[in-house]
Amino acid sequence: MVLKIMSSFKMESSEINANDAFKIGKGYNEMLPFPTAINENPKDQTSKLSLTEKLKNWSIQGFEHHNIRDELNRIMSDKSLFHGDVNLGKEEQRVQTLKQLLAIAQGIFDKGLVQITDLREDPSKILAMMDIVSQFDDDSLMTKLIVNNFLFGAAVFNLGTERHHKLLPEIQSGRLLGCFAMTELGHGSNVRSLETTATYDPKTNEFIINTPLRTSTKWWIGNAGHATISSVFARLIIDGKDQEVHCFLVPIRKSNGIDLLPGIRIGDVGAKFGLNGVDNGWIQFENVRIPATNLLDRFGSVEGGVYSSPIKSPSRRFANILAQMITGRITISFGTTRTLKSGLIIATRYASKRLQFGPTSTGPEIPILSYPTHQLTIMPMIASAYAFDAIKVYLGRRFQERTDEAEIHVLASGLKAMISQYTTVSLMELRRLCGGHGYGSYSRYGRLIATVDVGRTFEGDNTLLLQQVAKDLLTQFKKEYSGNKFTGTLKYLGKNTSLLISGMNPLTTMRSDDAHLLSFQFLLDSMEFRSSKLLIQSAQTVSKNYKQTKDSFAAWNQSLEILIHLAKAHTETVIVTKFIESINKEKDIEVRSTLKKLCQLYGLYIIRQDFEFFRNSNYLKKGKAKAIIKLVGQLCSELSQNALVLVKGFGNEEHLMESPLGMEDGDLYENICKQVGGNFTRNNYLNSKL
Ligand SMILES: Cc1cc2nc3c(=O)[nH]c(=O)nc-3n(C[C@H](O)[C@H](O)[C@H](O)COP(=O)(O)OP(=O)(O)OC[C@H]3O[C@@H](n4cnc5c(N)ncnc54)[C@H](O)[C@@H]3O)c2cc1C
Repeated sequence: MVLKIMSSFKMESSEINANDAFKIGKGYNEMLPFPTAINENPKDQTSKLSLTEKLKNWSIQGFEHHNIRDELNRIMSDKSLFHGDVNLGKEEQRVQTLKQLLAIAQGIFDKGLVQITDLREDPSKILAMMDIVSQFDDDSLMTKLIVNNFLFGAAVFNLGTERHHKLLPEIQSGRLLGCFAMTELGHGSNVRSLETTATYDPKTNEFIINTPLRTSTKWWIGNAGHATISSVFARLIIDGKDQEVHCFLVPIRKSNGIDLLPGIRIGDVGAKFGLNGVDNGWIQFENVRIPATNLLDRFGSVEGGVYSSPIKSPSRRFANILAQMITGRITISFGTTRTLKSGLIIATRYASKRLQFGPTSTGPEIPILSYPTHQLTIMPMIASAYAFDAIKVYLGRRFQERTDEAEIHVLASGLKAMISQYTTVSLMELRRLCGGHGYGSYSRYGRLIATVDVGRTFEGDNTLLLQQVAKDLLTQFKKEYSGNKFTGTLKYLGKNTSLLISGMNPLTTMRSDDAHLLSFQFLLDSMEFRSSKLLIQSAQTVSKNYKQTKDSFAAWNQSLEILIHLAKAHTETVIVTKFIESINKEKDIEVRSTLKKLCQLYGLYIIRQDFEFFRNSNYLKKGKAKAIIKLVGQLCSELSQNALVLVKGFGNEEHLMESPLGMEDGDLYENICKQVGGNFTRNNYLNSKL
């Protein structure tokens, strides 16, 4: 095993030679409890490389667009502009990110490779583009691109009508930089309670935009330092009546991009944990007049001084407005999976090169990847990254087809919440697996963690997104309950009703043989049972709390714990289901057998993480739980033998890795020293002492 890990890496002559490695490998192999490889017929390194190619192709099905990827790689290989210099100050970073955005605007959008209109025409092009951009060391670029093109640009495209669409070529080319001003100092998640006002003036056919209170100040607004125009979410007031929140185009700077327009105040919200290349700011409006045509009027318009909307219910209208902004959420799931992969590549390559301790105090040491504690941490994460790929491919396809907006909404919300949370926690662990080297800025973990952490908050706070998933499931449950015929997302409930009533067969709860536990059927049954039970329990809990409180808001809040559990369980059920479907469809035997093991590990690991539920529900007897723990360990050990191949199969672009711990050449210590280099700069204190 050690040989396999090490032979994929270039040897360092100063430490150990290939013969020594072989000796270590042989010696350690004898200690390994489960020395089997993924491939039934282990082949040489060349065939493994082709496996990585095949895995890479599998993970981007439906959004390949090699022309877009190649062009982006060409643009981003200019290291004078696209480099992750950790020593740049905030202002320099912001200028650099702007230049990077403009390079992509000109190289990709101006050439017509991707368009904002692809949001509807061909979203797979946008996903392919983001799949490369999200691998760049500094996610400020990805965030700024999303803000300009897929929040501001998407607002113009999705909330506006034809007269607004003529701005799209200017926006995507970077000639018209815009920001997306939704959040306020006093309100983030509760967008329906925003306070900024847009009051209609019938005399001039204009709206007057105002920030009535300090708490109404637009806050966190990305691109606020560079934008000349903003899509502002404000309450539409007409004839003294509040028609609730709509979106307006409000110019904020003169065309020179520097001077503010009258009535506009803008400031910097300052340095952040990460993403310091993004110019997040605050904006206030004082009697700023805009033509009535600047209302993005797809869902509500003012003609001849009269307000009208194709959607009568204000809450449904508002939900429709927000639903249009789903692209950001989807790209976060895609981008965050890439971040998880970057973290995994670094930790795995590092762990295969880092030697600590050995069987004897004087003899050779072994790679830290050989330790079961390491394997138990890394391998379920690698399996998760592949599971996320499977569901991403499915989500991408559904987003492309757009046949069931409700399903896309639930899936995109659940996945964004689950993947960003999982990745944030995982990266902390991966950093720890790299020891002190992980803590150095040069490891890249600091930047990865800071980036992914905010993904839990923006584009919808995770707890609120999971509540939306739970709410949708309960609504569907209520609708289909009377007919006892569950369809679509809730099909699994139909299969489980008798089980939930009569309870589990005691023989099944005890069955602990490998064939049973490793079968896809067991994994699916477990996931579906858990979701079904939690759905019914959630409905009962909300109903019981309502009976007690007679207040639906209070009843919902008192049920939050189980509702969040339900949303997570449901999302994991969909992930496992789609992962299995994808594997069953896979024709290549090598890919299928590799993914099968990863899926077994992913499924069993989820069950292991939620033992409390499964044991309390009498789904698993003690012996079965113990057998699962043992199998998880075995799978981790087996899969770790091919860990380097598996992370190479992620298909991350090597030229965007930017961490000396995770470079493919394996010159670990030389790369670290090269990157750190230099001497201490003498500071004033030292100078004064000398
Ligand atoms: C770096 C960065 C960039 C951003 N860029 C932009 C931008 O360009 N444009 C823009 O408009 N906005 C932007 N935002 C704002 C972002 O969208 C909001 O921060 C986000 O929507 C969350 O809102 P909040 O910060 O007000 O959190 P809150 O809504 O105040 O949430 C705080 C906490 O309370 C919890 N909570 C709130 N309500 C409930 C509830 N009902 N049930 C249970 N728990 C609850 C949340 O889970 C969370 O843990 C950005 C934010 C950041 C950090």
